[in-house]
Amino acid sequence: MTLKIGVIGTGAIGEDHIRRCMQALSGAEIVAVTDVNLDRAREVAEKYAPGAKVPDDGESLIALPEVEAVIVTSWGGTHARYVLEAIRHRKYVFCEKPLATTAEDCLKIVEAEAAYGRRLVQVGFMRPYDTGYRALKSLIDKGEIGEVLMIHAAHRNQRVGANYKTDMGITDTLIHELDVFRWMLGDDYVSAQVIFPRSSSKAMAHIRDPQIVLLETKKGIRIDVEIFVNCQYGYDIKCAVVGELGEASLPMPPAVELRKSAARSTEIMTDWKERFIAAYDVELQDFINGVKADALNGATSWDGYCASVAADACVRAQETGQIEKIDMTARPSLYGG
Ligand SMILES: NC(=O)C1=CN([C@@H]2O[C@H](COP(=O)(O)OP(=O)(O)OC[C@H]3O[C@@H](n4cnc5c(N)ncnc54)[C@H](O)[C@@H]3O)[C@@H](O)[C@H]2O)C=CC1
Ligand SMILES: O=C1[C@@H](O)[C@H](O)[C@@H](O)[C@H](O)[C@H]1O
Repeated sequence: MTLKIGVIGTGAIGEDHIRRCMQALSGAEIVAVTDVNLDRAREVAEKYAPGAKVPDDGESLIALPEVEAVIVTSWGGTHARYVLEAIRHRKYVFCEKPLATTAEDCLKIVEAEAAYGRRLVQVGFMRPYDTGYRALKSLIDKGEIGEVLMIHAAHRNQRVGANYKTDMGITDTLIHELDVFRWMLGDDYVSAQVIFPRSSSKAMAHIRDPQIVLLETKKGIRIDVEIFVNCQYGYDIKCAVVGELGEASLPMPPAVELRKSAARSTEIMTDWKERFIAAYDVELQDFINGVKADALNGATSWDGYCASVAADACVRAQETGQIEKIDMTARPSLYGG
């Protein structure tokens, strides 16, 4: 059986996921796409899914009887309403990160799904599908570096667009680390603080960039993450985990080492689409397989909620400059509570 999918939001990652479903993965086809910019939706449909319908809005797409599952790749602030609508229609939904831009909205999704009693939602946190992070977690789980004490991480984008705001450094960018470290450590956060170094003159005047986020977990692990979204030189994701017996670092993507003109160099990617291309493929294939088996595997609504609770605290910490507490509600039984 071929899973019939509708996609809401045909921007950068929406287009890429449509291409992925139609050309790289198996067992699914895109039967409908939409975007607030309908011309853009038609253009992307023509390119990758010529037979797809282009309804006027996301709600109409979700209601189409032929749409069996939904992919939400619109702007973060619009995710919650589409995910809730998909749950209302009892349709599986893959929602790109963040699940919602506030913990309050994530909780509405958790409650709606828990009330239904079965998983319908997978959140697009792809790093747990990345071979580098998987290798790092496996090594930690085997006890190779002993108990984890600290993580030093960096999330650098070459540059961001004019619509990017300082809080998006948290809700849009750091949210990946907030999820992947919970998964890697099997731990939750208890507090957050944000420190702003001198701002880069290469960043637009309306944003503060870089920023350093300091997190503490229940086990007492301390994590520092540098968010620097106008670093100029490339897309660079770094993560060093320090334990009682040693340090383990996220491997860099393979790159040819070039020796030329009395210098040795390896290329650094510039585009997130390329850096995690294999992880996106495996993640979305897992969603397709999970829907068909009636058993989703990837990040849950609860994971989306936990990342957002921590993100909310970080956004508060950006404003107050203080250490902000991170408190979560009780975990519903659907998510192992
Ligand atoms: N997992 C990952 O690594 C990545 C995830 N993302 C996430 O994917 C989402 C989209 O990001 P991009 O594709 O980079 O943004 P984008 O701006 O390129 O595309 C978003 C599209 O959604 C459309 N849109 C906005 N509101 C809408 C609405 N209410 N209904 C229908 N369409 C609407 C816009 O017109 C635009 O075409 C964001 O939540 C972002 O955080 C983005 C990049 C990478
Ligand atoms: O998810 C992503 C973007 O939305 C976000 O804006 C970037 O900072 C991240 O590196 C990328 O992975």
